[in-house]
Amino acid sequence: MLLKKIYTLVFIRKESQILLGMKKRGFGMNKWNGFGGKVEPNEQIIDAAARELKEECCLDVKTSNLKNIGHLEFTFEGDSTMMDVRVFATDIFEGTPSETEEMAPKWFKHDQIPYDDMWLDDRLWFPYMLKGKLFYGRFHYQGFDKILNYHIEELESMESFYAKKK
Ligand SMILES: COc1nc(N)nc2c1ncn2[C@H]1C[C@H](O)[C@@H](COP(=O)(O)OP(=O)(O)OP(=O)(O)O)O1
Repeated sequence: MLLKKIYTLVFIRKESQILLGMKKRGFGMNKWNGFGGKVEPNEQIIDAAARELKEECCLDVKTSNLKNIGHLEFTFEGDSTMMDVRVFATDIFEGTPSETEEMAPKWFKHDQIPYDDMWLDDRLWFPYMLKGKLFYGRFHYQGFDKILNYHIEELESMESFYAKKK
């Protein structure tokens, strides 16, 4: 029986660039990623997405401008927790990305994504995101550097995906 923990992951886009952050501590340290983290008890997922973005790179977004673009599930061999990650994107934000204790942000062109310094799964599902497609992916890791198996698919709509999941 898997214990599910819900996380957020937010990507800020500007023309043909995407904002990534170098994680400075904790889970995923020394990897580039979007901005996000755990959803707190009694917190709406969308509120957690905006909160983590602000905490990690000082940008403000209205939750109404965050679009749910994907759903990712990560499991790790020998660990009974499943990370259930809700992925959001927006190109409407306020502020200037700034380094915090957790993340150092940097803009990347779409053809210069630093996959070698990211989670292995990213190179499998980023192409969906960069093409503006909705996606679902699940990945089963052995340790942090090997994917034992995975499934990824394009979705028609997030609403119908979550309706079927219930
Ligand atoms: C395993 O593959 C992953 N790939 C990608 N791209 N992103 C992942 C993967 N596994 C987790 N993530 C994301 C999900 C979250 O956005 C973060 C992890 O959140 P974190 O553990 O940093 O959560 P916080 O609440 O910020 O943690 P603190 O307790 O340290 O504040 O990575």
